[in-house]
Amino acid sequence: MIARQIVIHDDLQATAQGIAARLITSITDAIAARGVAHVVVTGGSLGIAALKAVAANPAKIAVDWAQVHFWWGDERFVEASSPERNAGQAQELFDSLLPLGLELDTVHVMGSTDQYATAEEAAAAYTALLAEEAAEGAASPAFDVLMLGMGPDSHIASLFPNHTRSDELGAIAVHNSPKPPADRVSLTMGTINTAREVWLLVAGAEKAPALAAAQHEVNEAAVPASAAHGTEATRWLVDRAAATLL
Ligand SMILES: O=C1O[C@H](COP(=O)(O)O)[C@@H](O)[C@H](O)[C@H]1O
Repeated sequence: MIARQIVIHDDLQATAQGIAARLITSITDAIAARGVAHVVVTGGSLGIAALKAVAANPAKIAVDWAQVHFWWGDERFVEASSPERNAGQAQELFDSLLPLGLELDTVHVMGSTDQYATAEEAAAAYTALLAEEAAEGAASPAFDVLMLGMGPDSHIASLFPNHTRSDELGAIAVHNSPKPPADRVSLTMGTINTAREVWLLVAGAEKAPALAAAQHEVNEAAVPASAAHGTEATRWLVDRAAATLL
């Protein structure tokens, strides 16, 4: 049975702090159990605030960061130096963990326009990287925690309502994204749903209707967030403003 939980915090900052504390504990537990932790991080307002909260949390010294792999749920297919890049916005966290053992070759960033001519090529390269780090017969590593921000339209990663879908495992190219920039790379829903725990991070009153719709019924096409789940647990980590319609 998959545990399903909704945790409501006071505001975005409190939610970010709660996620950071939970993430540090989950990574510590994963390393104790399996010797390694695979974590998928997300961009977005709360996703980046949560990563900054990890960087600022003194308990981060309790983690053996040399055993941690970071992956991305999605990325904007633009220049590596663009402020639009999720990876660039999270650099503060990775920099703060380097003195604590994190190795840059276990921070698996999705490709940019500096490296690949098309988003398809960048997606194919990420799919291959996921397979390289996977156990035999699997398409991706066993993610311990996979975090997803959610947009007011209920999109997660770069999977938008009634937009690009794929039944394949791995990463796909997304074009004509309703939210700029237009070209992106995203994990597929099938890959997202292989994670042990999926955490959906939601803050802000403008997201209240989408949060309520995602709890109502599973409808992957119209409400992508409703279809994301972990194999062991699905946690909605939200603030009070987003929770007003629950
Ligand atoms: O474009 C994206 O948007 C979502 C949500 O962003 P938010 O600012 O509304 O929280 C994010 O999770 C995703 O990674 C990003 O590429």
